[in-house]
Amino acid sequence: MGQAIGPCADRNGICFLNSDLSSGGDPKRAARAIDALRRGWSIRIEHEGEIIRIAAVETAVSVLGASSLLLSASRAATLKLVNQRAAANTELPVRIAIPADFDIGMALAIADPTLDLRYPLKGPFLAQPATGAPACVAAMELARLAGLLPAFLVLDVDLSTDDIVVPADVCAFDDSDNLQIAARANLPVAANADTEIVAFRSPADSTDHVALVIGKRDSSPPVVRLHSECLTGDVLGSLKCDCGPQLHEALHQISDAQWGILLYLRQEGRGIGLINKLRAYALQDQGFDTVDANTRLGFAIDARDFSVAARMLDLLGVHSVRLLTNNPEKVAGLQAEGVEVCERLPLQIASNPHNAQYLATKRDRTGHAL
Ligand SMILES: Nc1nc2c(ncn2[C@@H]2O[C@H](COP(=O)(O)OP(=O)(O)OP(=O)(O)O)[C@@H](O)[C@H]2O)c(=O)[nH]1
Ligand SMILES: [Zn+2]
Repeated sequence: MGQAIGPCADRNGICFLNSDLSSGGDPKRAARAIDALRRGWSIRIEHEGEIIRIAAVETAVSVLGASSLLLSASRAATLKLVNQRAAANTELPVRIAIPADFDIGMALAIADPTLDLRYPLKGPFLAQPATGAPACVAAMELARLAGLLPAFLVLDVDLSTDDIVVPADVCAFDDSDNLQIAARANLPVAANADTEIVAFRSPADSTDHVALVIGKRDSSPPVVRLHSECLTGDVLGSLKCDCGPQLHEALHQISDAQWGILLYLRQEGRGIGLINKLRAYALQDQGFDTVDANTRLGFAIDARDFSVAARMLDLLGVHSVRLLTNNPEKVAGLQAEGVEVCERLPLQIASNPHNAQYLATKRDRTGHAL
């Protein structure tokens, strides 16, 4: 199976660089940094006394004050940085000196793989010696959380009052420990009128997940489906994936069982967000499969973390489930969080000419039982 290059191969890349970083962070600072990056404002990341000041290439208005570019390891590999192996650990984000006549258009062409066919002649670029790895990995994770391309202008550090963040803040950001039930109400749905919707909120993260509790609860393990959001498939009827039909089939299968729960997880694009997923689609239009498209953008093949699903089930008082999925990572992810998966139930959907390749890639490269 192909693997993403670098710490992005694991969505908790920052935390595995140094396990001390995974506790004690302040999610508020990460939230402010994410907001600033989306608005095109610079932020500072501090680690052990060293500070880097960065702005996202995608939202920056100018390259004024930029001294280098910070790119994901996989983007650096695509750009064929001649000395990457010597100058930097190939697993880590890479800094390159900014080329002559540099402007924001050129920065975007370097940052965005979907523009490679339009601007094929870039470089040669040289990787700079690696420094400040935890801060650089934290920057990559902030880009994912902000739904931005993982590419930054590294700016001169000045006396600015930019928001400051430390890697541990980023680790703390989507921690589901403090998730709570915020609202619940009856919601008759087409598959079953006897359904309740339960909404969850975490003070750390602005994403609201929901559960549909279907049918009459009893003491048997419920049929449970973890469904990750797919705007294009769930709402717009996209034929490129199997999400929409899987969502409806799951609701019917749960309804046919005694009782069950559908968790609708706001993990669009397997955790990279809508805009980056659409960039992955643009790369698929150029011939890359779903796995290589994610990697080429600089993200993990699958950036989801199912601990939030385990916490939702816990809040619903469910500790043992019959899981509707073809994805072994979902089974392992729930079990790792202490949920007993007493049975895996397949969820097979007939393919169409537009998603046959996508389904084959799931089977051949990400281990789905299809
Ligand atoms: N990055 C990316 N995400 C995609 C692509 N196609 C679909 N998705 C996302 O993939 C997710 C599909 O999730 P699920 O159906 O819950 O999970 P699964 O991994 O297919 O596993 P199953 O339980 O077997 O269906 C959704 O978040 C979609 O938005 C793609 O080409 N690229
Ligand atoms: Zn989909």
